[in-house]
Amino acid sequence: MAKINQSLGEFIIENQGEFKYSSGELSRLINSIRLAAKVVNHKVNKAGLVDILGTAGNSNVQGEDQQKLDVFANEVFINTLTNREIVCGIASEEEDDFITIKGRNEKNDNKYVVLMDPLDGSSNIDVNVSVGTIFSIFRRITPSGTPVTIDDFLQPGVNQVAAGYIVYGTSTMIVYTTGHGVNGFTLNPSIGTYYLSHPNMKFPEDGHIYSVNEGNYVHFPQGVKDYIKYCQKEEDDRPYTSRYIGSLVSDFHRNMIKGGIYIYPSTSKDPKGKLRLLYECNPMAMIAEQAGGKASNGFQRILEIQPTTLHQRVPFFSGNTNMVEKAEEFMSNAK
Ligand SMILES: O=P(O)(O)OC[C@H]1O[C@](O)(COP(=O)(O)O)[C@@H](O)[C@@H]1O
Ligand SMILES: [Mg+2]
Ligand SMILES: [Mg+2]
Repeated sequence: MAKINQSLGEFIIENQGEFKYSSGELSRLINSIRLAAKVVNHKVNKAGLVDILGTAGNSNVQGEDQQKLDVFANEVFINTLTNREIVCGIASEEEDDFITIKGRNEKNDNKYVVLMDPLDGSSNIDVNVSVGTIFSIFRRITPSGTPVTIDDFLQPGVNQVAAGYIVYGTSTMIVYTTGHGVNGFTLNPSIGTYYLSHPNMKFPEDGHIYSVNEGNYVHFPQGVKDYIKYCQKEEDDRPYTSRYIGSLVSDFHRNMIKGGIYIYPSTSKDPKGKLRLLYECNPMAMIAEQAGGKASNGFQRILEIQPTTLHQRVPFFSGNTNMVEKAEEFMSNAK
């Protein structure tokens, strides 16, 4: 764990946990994400003081108004990943198509692709509520030395070599997995280092929080309506507590610490759901499973869904295994 080096008065952070299992290149890639997160964190913390609030005046491929912080975070992560010479391609919520990175020697021989939601929880930016960043990392599947193709990005979530999120909250944390458990690091902004504050994160045995935007209740599928009524019924360990922050990263992170289920179902407004499979649901699903939880679309394991398009949306149920399975039961019974 951390050791205090009296002469430097600094924490010497031993990168335990994640680096034991990841290759040098993957470690360097994750380090570049940690660096970019520090830059975004610096801006998020000043959002009210510098001109970073409000909309950027254009919309993204999703048809959503891009917030200035969406655009800023997108640029920081793309520039950092490009300059670090480790990725051969990047896909982002804020980019219509994927970006090909040739590499310094123009040989297209970098090994990894990154898919990301550079700023998650955009509706919370202007109201000073926590937001996040989500990332997903795959090894390319097309031949090295050739430009990446869409196939490198449309891989099922089970192929991810790493996945994680940053939550810019009361503290800034980066939480990620390389397939051998989940580790959480808290940023010490005064010296710019990350401290392994949450080693080997696991969902608690049980959860008593359900997190869903109940304002959409009338538009929910019957199975979700039935599950919400189940959560609210006075019986056994219920009623559960309802908590909804409105940023996936924050709602998911709270559930990992306290136990709970997060649901963004299909609605009549968003028949496929709102969350994107490739750079929101897949990475969060890998973390959920690595932390002993579960993630599905209400019927099928998220990580086994074969993607068809870069920005496709899926319904998303994730959290404590027993809670997700109970919700799936209501979904199946309502079919
Ligand atoms: O406001 P709604 O419809 O409840 O949606 C909230 C969800 O939308 C999101 O903000 C979508 O993510 P982006 O902000 O990255 O577009 C999630 O973070 C959040 O869980
Ligand atoms: Mg998002
Ligand atoms: Mg976003």
